[in-house]
Parts: sequence; C-alpha cells; structure tokens
Amino acid sequence: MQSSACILSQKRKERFVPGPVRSKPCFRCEKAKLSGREKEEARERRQGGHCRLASDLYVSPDTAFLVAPLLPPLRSSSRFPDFDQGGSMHSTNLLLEEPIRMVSILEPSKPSFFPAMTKIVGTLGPKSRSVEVISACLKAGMSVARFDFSWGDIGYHQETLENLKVAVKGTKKLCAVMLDTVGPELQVVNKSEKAILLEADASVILTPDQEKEASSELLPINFTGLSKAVTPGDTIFMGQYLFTGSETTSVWLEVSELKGDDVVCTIKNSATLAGSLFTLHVSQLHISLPTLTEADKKAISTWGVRNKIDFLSLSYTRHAEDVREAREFLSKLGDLSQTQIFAKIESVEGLTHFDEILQEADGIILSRGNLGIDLPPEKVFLFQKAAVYKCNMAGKPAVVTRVVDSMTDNLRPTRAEATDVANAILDGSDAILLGAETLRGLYPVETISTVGRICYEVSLQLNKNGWLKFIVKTLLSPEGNIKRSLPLDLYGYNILQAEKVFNQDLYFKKTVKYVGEPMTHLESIASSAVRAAIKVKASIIICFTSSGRAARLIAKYRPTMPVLSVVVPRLKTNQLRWSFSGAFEARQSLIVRGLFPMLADPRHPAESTGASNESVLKVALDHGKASGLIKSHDRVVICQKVGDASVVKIIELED
Ligand SMILES: Nc1ncnc2c1ncn2[C@@H]1O[C@H](COP(=O)(O)OP(=O)(O)OP(=O)(O)O)[C@@H](O)[C@H]1O
Ligand SMILES: CC(=O)C(=O)O
Ligand SMILES: [K+]
Ligand SMILES: [Mg+2]
Repeated sequence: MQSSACILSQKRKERFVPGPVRSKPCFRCEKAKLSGREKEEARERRQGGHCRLASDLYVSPDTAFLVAPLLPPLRSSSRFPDFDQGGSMHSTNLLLEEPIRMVSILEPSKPSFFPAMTKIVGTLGPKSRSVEVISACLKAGMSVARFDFSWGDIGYHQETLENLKVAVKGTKKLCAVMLDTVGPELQVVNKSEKAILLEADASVILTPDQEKEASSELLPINFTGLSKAVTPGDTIFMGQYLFTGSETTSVWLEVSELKGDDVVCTIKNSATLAGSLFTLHVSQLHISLPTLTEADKKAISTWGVRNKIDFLSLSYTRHAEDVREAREFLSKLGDLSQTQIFAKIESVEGLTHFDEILQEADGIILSRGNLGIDLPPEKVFLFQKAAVYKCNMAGKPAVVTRVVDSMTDNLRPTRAEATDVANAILDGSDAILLGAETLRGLYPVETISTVGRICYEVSLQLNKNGWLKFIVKTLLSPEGNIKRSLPLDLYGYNILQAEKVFNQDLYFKKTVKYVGEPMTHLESIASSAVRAAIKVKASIIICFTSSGRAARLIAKYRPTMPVLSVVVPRLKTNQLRWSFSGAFEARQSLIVRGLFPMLADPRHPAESTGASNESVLKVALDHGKASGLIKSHDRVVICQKVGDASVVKIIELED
C-alpha cells in the first residue's frame, strides 16, 4: 500500500527506467511490517519476474515483449511494498491500446440514452442562483448542489436553496444538497470592499485587529496566532484564487519581520485585490483553529437542519478525529444523523493522515485548489492517483475539485483542463466538483454541460468496451507483428482489443483481492451482480436497497452499465412520530459513480404476484424503458432479497 507520507518523501533523483517511473520504497514503507497478504503479493511479484511486471505496465503484448528486457530485474532481497498497488493505481486499469484508428476519434458519439456515469457537483452563488439558471444546471447534469459557507450569510444561501427546490420540482431532476464549511481558513477582511493595490517590493502588515480598515499597507486577518506560527523567510499566498479561479489576482508575500501579533511582509508581485474577502495560505503550516468552527456549527444547526443536508463537506480535515467530532455534532441534530461527511483533503496535514480519515469519512473531496498550493506541483498527480485508488478500494466516493478554472471566464476549457477531467475519471473519481466556474463564472451552465460531455464520452468508451461491441481485432503474425485489423466476427485468434480504455476485468480482480477472504455476504453478492452484468452484457443493474449499502457496494466494482438503485423506504420511529426512510439514501447516491436512484412506493410488493398488480420491479423496469436505458430483449441483472436470501437474477426482457 502506498503510504501517504511516502508521496512527500520520494526523491526525484531516480535512475532512468523506461515507462512509468519506479519509486524507491520510502523509509517508512521499508520499515513497515508486511501483512500476510502483502507478503504473498511480494512473493508473487518476485516469481512473476519482469514479464509479469511489464505486462502489468504495458498494454499490448508486443510492446511488453520489447520492453521487458529493458526493465531492471526485481531485487529479490528488496521489497517494494507500494509497487504492486502503485502500479495498479497508475496505469494498469487503463488500456488505451494500439492500434486505435485515429480517425475514429473524430466520429461523433451517437446520441444515446446512455448517461454519464460520473457525477457533477456545482457550487451555487451569484451567477447560478436564479430558478432559470439552476434549472439549466440540473438539465445539464448537476446532481449535487454545493453551498460554500466561506462567504455569504445564511439568509442568502436559504434564498438560493428555495430556488433550487423550485428548479428540482420543475425539472423533475433529483439534486442533493452539500454544505461546505469555512473551517480553519485564513481570510483577509476588507470591509469597505475598496480595491487594494499591492506593489512588488513594498511592505504590507498582516494584523489580527479586524477593526482596522484594509489598505495597501495594512491587511486585517481573521486569526490572532499568525505571528506565532510563521518565521521570517516563510512565504504566504494570498488572493481570490479560490473564488475567482484566476491566478492573476493572487499575491505572494514573504515574511520579513514579526512585531507582536503583526506580521510584516514583503510583497513579491504586484496585483490588485478586489472584493471583500481574500484567503491566505501559508504552506504546510498547522493553523490552531478548530476544523469545525463556531460559525460552522451555527450554519449546520440552523441552515443545515432546516434543509436536511445530505452532505457535509468538511473543509481542511486534518485528522480522523475531525471527522469523529463532526459526526458526534451531527448525531445530536435529528435528521442530520443521516448526513454523510465528506472530508476535504486540502493540506499536507490532511494528506499525511489520509488513511485514517478515509476510514472515518463517508467520502473524500480531493481539494486540489488548496492542496495544489500546499504540495509541490510535481506531487499533485501522485496524490490524486493514490487517494482516488484508496477511495475506490474502500468503496467510498472520491470527488475531485478545480478542473476547469479557465471556464470561469471562457466558453472553452484549455486542452490541459479537458484532458485533466477525463484523466480524473479514468483514475476512478466518482464526481467532479465545480467551484468558481459555476459560483461566479460567466458560463455556469456551459461549464456543467462541457464537463458533462467529457464525463459522458469517457463513460461511453468504458461501456462500449465493457460490451466489446465495436471492438476491432488485430491479427498478429506468428512473429508478433501486427498484420491487419478486422472486425471481431470474422476471425478468432490472437486478439488485441482496440479502443479499450479501462480494464474492468483487472480492476474487478484487484478489488476482490484487496478485500480478501472471507468476503461479507453482501459484498460477495454485489460483486457477483457486477460480474454477471458484464458477462451477460446487461444494459443495467437494478439494485434493491434500503440503507443504500448494497448499491454502494455494486458501484464499488465499477460496473460499466448504469445501476438503478431502487431505494425501498422503511417505516421508522423516533418514539415521537413515524416516518419513512429513503430520501437521504436516494439523494446520497447522486454523488456515486454509476448510481441512479429511484424512490420506490413502499406499498408495492417487490415483484408482481399477479399479472395486474404493480410491483417495485415493474415500476423500475418501466422507468428504465421510459428513460431509454433499456429496451426489448435487453438483459437486466437484479440484486434483491427474496425471503431471507440475497439473490442475483438475470432476466431477459420480452417485446
Ligand atoms: N425492499 C427490498 N426488497 C428486496 N430486496 C431488498 C430490499 N432492500 C434491500 N434488498 C436486498 O437486500 C440485500 C441487502 O442490501 P442493503 O444492505 O442495501 O439493504 P438493507 O435492506 O438496507 O439491508 P439490511 O437488511 O442489512 O438492513 C441486498 O441484496 C439488497 O438488494
Ligand atoms: C474546493 C476547495 O476547497 C479546494 O479545491 O480547495
Ligand atoms: K469552504
Ligand atoms: Mg479549499
């Protein structure tokens, strides 16, 4: 297992190895005791020799053959505890094999009812709070609305939420609500909102005295402990980067002197700061403020309770204890005991405690905005791949932020951003979180639809390959040279699957292996459902669930087809009144890759007993047909309980 700390400790002075760079095991990993399974894996690696290694890393057998002799042999005396896992999280699930016909890339994807499997979280704010814009956002594919309490008051966010409710009714698109806390965020408070001109080489003082007026010489901040936390020579990053998505409104400061509670800084670049709030970021510094601040608690216990928030996005989560405390706080707030906590990893401190945080949290937000400042740039990708992989193995949703900053002011993302979105999905992310782009960007709806189209294209490729529908087979000569490509049906030997971007098979096996044995009954059933669905080329999986657990476990195995998660409400009581469960569970699946929730009518039986009676299954199938997901003669895999037994069924639809 790649330890989070080892991302930071790896040195770049690696010996040149063709293909993916192999890292030295870090001091901590080398010291780490190997578990039984790890020992077994290490043994397998040794036995596998370079060929296995090469075929793991390189996709087509012919390149593997060429590359294998170039790889240094594995030292049998040395352990690479993170390599096998590391290799799998980097590239082995991705199989973009040669030969792909380049012109085929240009073929527009056929309009289809196949949905984008990746979810989009949109932050609602000044440019996205009218009923019209929110409705358009929902239609464009937003399934979770994020309310960022770093700015705006409770009344403002309530107005936006009322509009969201109207939009949900009007569009009939389900949308979950996420409250994003302020947390220990350092902020410059500019009450007058006058633009502040900062010039390179001049001095500016950061003071905790918030009564003072902000100016080019003096900036009041919301934290008293800064002068005790920094030392001369430290750099401080300041600006509206996090809100505007633009780096040109940011300033680098260097601490030159500490005067009591004040911090005197030298300005490193000229910039004009506009607006009422700028965030400060001091690289790799622990801020002695609680993760859940008093202001956050107030927002949660008023706005949060009133609106039954589905997700709490816990900013600057630094330890597992932060999550436990938030959970304890939520547990006393009635319905909010059902709210899921998504830990935001946005500092090196959070990264260091990633594993334990993941155990406590319901999901993870890879807050690349802040973390991107805290981490050396060359380490960001490694964090992303490692963190997403760990989330995938834990079966917990991974959400990636800051993907198309430039769309805040532009109709098109940069090519780097467009590729980044697809890569984040291929890495295994469940959802993409849009911040400044929808909050105060000029094109909130276009941003969602552009990101949605990328998600759709990736999902389509994954599904297409899962079905092996349009696969072109390459024939190899006995020497292993590529002879020509022919359609699948014509020949039956030496297959190289082209146009394949995701090796579901390998992913599945790794996930099963990671869980180990014995597997819980439910996970065994859930993984079998995915296996069966792929083998019989099912169009969808229908999963009955009450707690949402079964559906989440199915999603964990990354089916290539949509999963209709049929949430069956349960009658529950809190001693005072009776109510039905189900609404939270349905909305909370709106952030999980591939899950499409449907709330069942609790009065219906699971299946029809007579021809005429309405059943949950019939409603689900009708819903699938009406939305175009399934049609006559399609196969559908169903995961449900019959009596006491959990079963996986395969049905073939009639005309
Ligand atoms: N109402 C239902 N009708 C039929 N099968 C169901 C129903 N609810 C859940 N199942 C099936 O029961 C199994 C357990 O799933 P899951 O844990 O999600 O449901 P649950 O009802 O919340 O579970 P539990 O019985 O553990 O409380 C799965 O196979 C799931 O498909
Ligand atoms: C969203 C957020 O907080 C970040 O990316 O840092
Ligand atoms: K925030
Ligand atoms: Mg952040």
